[in-house]
Amino acid sequence: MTSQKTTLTITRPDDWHLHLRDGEQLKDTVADASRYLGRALVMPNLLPPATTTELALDYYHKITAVRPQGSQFEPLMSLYLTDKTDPEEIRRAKASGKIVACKLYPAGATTNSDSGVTDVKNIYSVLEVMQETGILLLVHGEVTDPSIDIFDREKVFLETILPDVVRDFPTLKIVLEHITTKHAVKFVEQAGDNVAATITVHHLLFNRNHMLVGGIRPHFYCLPILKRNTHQQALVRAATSGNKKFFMGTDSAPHFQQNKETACGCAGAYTSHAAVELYAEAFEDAGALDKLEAFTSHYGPDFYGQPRNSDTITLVKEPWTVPDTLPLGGNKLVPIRAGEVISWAVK
Ligand SMILES: NC(=O)N[C@@H](CC(=O)O)C(=O)O
Ligand SMILES: [Zn+2]
Ligand SMILES: [Zn+2]
Repeated sequence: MTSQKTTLTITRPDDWHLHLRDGEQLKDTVADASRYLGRALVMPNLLPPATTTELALDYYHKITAVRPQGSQFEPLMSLYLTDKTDPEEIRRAKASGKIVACKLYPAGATTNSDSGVTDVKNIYSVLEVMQETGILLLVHGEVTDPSIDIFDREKVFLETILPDVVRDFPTLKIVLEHITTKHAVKFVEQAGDNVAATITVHHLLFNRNHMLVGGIRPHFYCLPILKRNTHQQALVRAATSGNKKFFMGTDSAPHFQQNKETACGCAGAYTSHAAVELYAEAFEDAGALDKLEAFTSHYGPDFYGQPRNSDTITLVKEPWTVPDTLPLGGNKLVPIRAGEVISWAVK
């Protein structure tokens, strides 16, 4: 009989890609995020988006105001890049001490990306200052050309857009967010040490069959869209390989139940209720539980040039059932694995 681990103590994790939204939703999303995360890199795709230091700092204070008592959860902020971002804004962002990254959304690529960048050349002067000041570039890596198949949009972005940026800004730190393909794994592996990637837990656990076979399941619909199983396997290999370029970023993205379960449902999957618990399952399935801690808790802060958290959390093998819905700003969301059992819990 093989010995099965039943407890696992790891350095406190950080989530390097998280949507907390704002308004009434914040208290619910922050409650989940602050259960055990040390830090989270908070995405700026609000309505209106957090395009300036002032807006991002205002958002920071709204988040910390609803942090549960005693929580040490620390939000790290990002700016939303547009065609009109002023390079001087980057210096203000850096000086704030709270903003560590800027987010490139190709205009129209995903949820709340309408004010995004229409041509990466439009932000070259901004990238110049980011490179100089050490602000990271986070990339939603998909093209928006309507003629490109949705399953190919990440691959084509890596072929046509990202190589120029990597070449023209050789010391800019770049995180390719929520990668979904073997092409992205290869791109990141072959790039210099200034290029890394986040991998979500839903892209490790699921492929497009989970979304489309036996009925269409809108809660699996997110962007970049789930790909075929061979890509899923490449992501699992990368996440569990011990390569420091791949680390945790859940892309947990809450949407109201009625906005997902509709004729034109929006993109985003919610995993913040069980993020590390689900990563533990994915790593255990791959026989790589020993690689979990570095992925959730070491490589992210290392890449961002931040200290690793100094305390720990403990996972226990205690199956629990995910509620069918969770509260979201007086409304409801349907989390990933709703009504199903998760085998790991965080003590
Ligand atoms: N991933 C998603 O499908 N949705 C995200 C946006 C994003 O991260 O692309 C959201 O904000 O809902
Ligand atoms: Zn995205
Ligand atoms: Zn996201």
